[in-house]
Amino acid sequence: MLLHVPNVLTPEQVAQCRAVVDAGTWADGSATAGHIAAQVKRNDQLPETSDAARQAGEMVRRAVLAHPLFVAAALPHRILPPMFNSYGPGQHFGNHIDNAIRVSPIDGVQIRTDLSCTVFLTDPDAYDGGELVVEDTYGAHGVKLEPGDAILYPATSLHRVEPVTRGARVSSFFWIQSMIRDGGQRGLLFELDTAIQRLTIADAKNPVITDLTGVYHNLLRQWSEV
Ligand SMILES: O=C(O)CCC(=O)C(=O)O
Ligand SMILES: [Fe+2]
Repeated sequence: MLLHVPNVLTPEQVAQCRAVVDAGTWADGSATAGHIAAQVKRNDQLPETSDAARQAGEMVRRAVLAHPLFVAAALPHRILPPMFNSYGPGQHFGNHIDNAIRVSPIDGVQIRTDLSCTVFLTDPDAYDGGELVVEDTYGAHGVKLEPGDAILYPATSLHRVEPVTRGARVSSFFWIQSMIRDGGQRGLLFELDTAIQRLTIADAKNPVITDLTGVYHNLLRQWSEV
């Protein structure tokens, strides 16, 4: 599932994040790619253990974990510390699939990458190109969002960042290990959760809400790994 998560960061938080990352020391992004992806990766990144990445990454981590839509869709178990990339004119990241297992630079814990997330930190008018293109069975989807908005997509997907031809695209990106490994099961839980939320808004006293919420939790109990 490809999900647009709006307003992960407020405009003030985007400005704060940008102030921190723009003042950081950027490095060649190919250092953190697997050797296949490194051949098609041309960007800059903040080193993941730099003060700037840690400070801004913590803001992003807190914001996504406080966002009900993100939590409902991702059902996060572990999150890798958010990283930051920048694509200027001529830079791009060709087609690739992200590594399945990554090691947290904070505590060395191995994290299975079930979901990938990009939080956009640049006004779309400030750059040309730079779409994140995610392929699924319905075709290729180009994504370019307002600053503060995020896209959540299965880490199993083939994806790329199109070349930037003007300006610079700065974003945060990170991976999530979900409590629900299987994307189909995770999608069903998200649909059930969304339906329960809609019923609650339409008819808060409906006793069926209790039954459906019970079914949700019992499925979560059966399928989750924590
Ligand atoms: O910048 C993005 O939107 C995605 C970056 C990416 O695909 C990666 O770093 O693996
Ligand atoms: Fe990627």
